[in-house]
Amino acid sequence: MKRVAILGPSTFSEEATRHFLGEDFTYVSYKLISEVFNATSSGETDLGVIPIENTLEGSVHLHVDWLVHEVDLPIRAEWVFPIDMNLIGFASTEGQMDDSNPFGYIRKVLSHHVVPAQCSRFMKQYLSGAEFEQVSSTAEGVRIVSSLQDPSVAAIGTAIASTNYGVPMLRKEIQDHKDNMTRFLLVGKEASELKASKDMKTTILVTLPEDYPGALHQVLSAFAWRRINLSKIESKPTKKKLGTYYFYIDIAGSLDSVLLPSAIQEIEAIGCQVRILGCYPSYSYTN
Ligand SMILES: O=C(O)C(=O)C[C@]1(C(=O)O)C=C[C@@H](O)C=C1
Repeated sequence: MKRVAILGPSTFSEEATRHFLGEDFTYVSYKLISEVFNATSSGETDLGVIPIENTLEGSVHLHVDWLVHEVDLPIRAEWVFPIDMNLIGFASTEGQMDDSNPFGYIRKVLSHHVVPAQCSRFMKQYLSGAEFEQVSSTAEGVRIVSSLQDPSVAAIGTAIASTNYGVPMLRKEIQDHKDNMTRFLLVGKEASELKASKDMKTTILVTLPEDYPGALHQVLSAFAWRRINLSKIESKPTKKKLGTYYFYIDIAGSLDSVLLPSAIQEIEAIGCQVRILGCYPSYSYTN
């Protein structure tokens, strides 16, 4: 069975991956996302799962940076998964006595760094007196809360972490939007057999030539006149020289099509450097 590195256990990454890949894989949990990348890169695992973007928070920049700068791991698939955030901790009699805020006794909240942006309304209303402390995953926060057994420290994470670590769920579904979704990437050196998808995507990185006014316009028009749809374009610092950027571009379409390779050739011809991060099937969420 193929080995798949995930941030885990009891994380959203694990929930999302089990839902998507099923039980025909061996899941190997790592505490840090850097360990997920390194395990996949060194061959300790065949594949790795990376949360890359969230409806409310946008790109997870740290993970994009790893994908672009630290490893050479092609993207093999992407899928989206609904994310229901839950407040997990121990109840306190102090909370039962406070009508204005049942969670006013919580002084510290532990979770992954992307979480406050996904639960900002709830946190503003009920947890404004609590300090937020970033930990390596949502499940790690729940694990720490379980070991402390202190009602003043709570976590935000998955329902499965609440069950597995024996810490009660204080409030379900505290995310700002009920349609909160995270996009996950499957990365790995070797292609894998996956279920078929009618949607293919290609992700490229484009570095513009220096001193070429209008280069970005030319890049966009190479796609536009071929009616190739770009689903995302983000500029990121190259990290080599201040003020220099590359563009991270998600394209709806496959490199096997006639038009996309010619669009890429056209932008290379004006002096752009193009790196292909992957051409892969894209899956929307199905129950
Ligand atoms: O900490 C977790 O539970 C994760 O799987 C990581 C992660 C992320 O990095 O975006 C995954 C999905 C949610 O958006 C929140 C956190």
